Amino acid sequence: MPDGSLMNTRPDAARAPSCCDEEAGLMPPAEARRRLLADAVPVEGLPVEGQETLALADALGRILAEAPAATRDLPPFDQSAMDGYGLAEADLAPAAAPALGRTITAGADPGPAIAAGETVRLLTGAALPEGVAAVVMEEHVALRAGQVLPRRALRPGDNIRRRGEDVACGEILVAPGTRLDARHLALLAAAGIAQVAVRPRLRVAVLSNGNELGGAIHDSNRPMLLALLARPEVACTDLGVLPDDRAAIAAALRDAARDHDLILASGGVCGSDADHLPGAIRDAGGWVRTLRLALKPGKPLAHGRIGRAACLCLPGNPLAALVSMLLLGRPLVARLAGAPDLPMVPQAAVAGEGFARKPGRAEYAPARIVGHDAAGLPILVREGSGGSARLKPLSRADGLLCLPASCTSVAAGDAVQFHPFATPLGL
Ligand SMILES: Nc1nc2c(c(=O)[nH]1)N[C@H]1C(S)=C(S)[C@@H](COP(=O)(O)OP(=O)(O)OC[C@H]3O[C@@H](n4cnc5c(N)ncnc54)[C@H](O)[C@@H]3O)O[C@H]1N2
Ligand code: MOO
Repeated sequence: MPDGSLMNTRPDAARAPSCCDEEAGLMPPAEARRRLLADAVPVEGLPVEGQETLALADALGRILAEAPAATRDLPPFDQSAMDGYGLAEADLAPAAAPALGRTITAGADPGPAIAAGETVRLLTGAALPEGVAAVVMEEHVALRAGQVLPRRALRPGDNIRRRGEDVACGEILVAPGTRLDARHLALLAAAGIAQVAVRPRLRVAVLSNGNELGGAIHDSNRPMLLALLARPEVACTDLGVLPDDRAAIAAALRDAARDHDLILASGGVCGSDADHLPGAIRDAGGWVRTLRLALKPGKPLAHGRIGRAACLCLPGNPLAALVSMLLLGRPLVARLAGAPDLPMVPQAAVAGEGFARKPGRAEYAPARIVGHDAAGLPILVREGSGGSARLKPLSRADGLLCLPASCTSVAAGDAVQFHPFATPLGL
């Protein structure tokens, strides 16, 4: 969330009007997030039901349920870290000229021990025979008449990977609750772990609400939300579009609550005559809390529960649905799935344009990178005019410019905060 730490509130901020009446009493997004997560059944407290055992190849992105322990040391034996020559301790002195013996490749039996005055050629990863105290890299020796003449002094252990120096047998390899990515799969594979126990997928039912959808207005929120939820630890059910009919919505919610952990809706939360979702949650036997957030876009929001299923109702305007999903929906999904939260940590950026704004709500605006300043920070301009019903600016943006609620104006060159859509490493 923007906290203003990087944002230059303009010097005239003190003279600017404070939040207008319409904005009074709005809840800061961080507080809404805290409440949402507090109401989510703490994952730690849940029995690990329906835990699955998967082959490593199928476990990418899943949340580890049980801690696998190493059944062997890694590396499993002392080995050479370089292509070079293995020297006995007595031959580490500068004038040594041991006789060259056999070659040991990676995967080969190391054979008998070497004695003082003997050396073996070792390829990277080759197991060391007894007696090798250090390995000299091949580019650091001269070869003469069957002898190896190291050109630099060596210390015992140089260029040797010791058995167990990476992982000791019995050590926990990956903590439960970890989202398994490429790094963890590599470690588990190296340790000879072929299967892992993972948490069950979080079952999420996604629906849209509004009589206009499917007529002149196409539903854009559902494909967007389903795409945001297309993650290995989540299994989505698409409930389609529900009409503005409270009884029909309540019936669908009651049904969905039986076999889902989360019901995610958009539209129909604002509180007008045609906004039926909160009432339908109550009719379905659940409880619901409607919130008005100090967030632009994303002011209306409702959350609650029907039986064991959490309910989150996002605003209907598509940009508002996206911002609310990123700020509040994703942490909730992570909490319910037993996954680590993916904190939204903003990057430092520079405003490429000046503008005034009404304070009172933290703002997330689609923005494009138009260059970089001397320090390498991205220079941003807003894309589009800020309407939360508009999707084209969003599709052309590089990320979201975020402004704290207190900000009244921005000048070109001001420090600002930015959430890029593309993450650099993407593990
Ligand atoms: N008198 C007030 N009116 C509105 C307020 C307000 O405070 N007072 N808030 C505005 C804000 S901010 C938002 S956001 C919207 C949210 O309203 P709802 O969540 O109840 O959403 P709807 O009224 O159903 O729809 C709003 C808008 O979004 C379109 N929409 C809805 N669902 C979809 C979808 N799945 N795909 C594409 N577009 C969708 C819908 O057609 C409306 O145009 O309320 C403002 N009004
Ligand atoms: O905040 Mo509404 O959520 O601006 O579109």
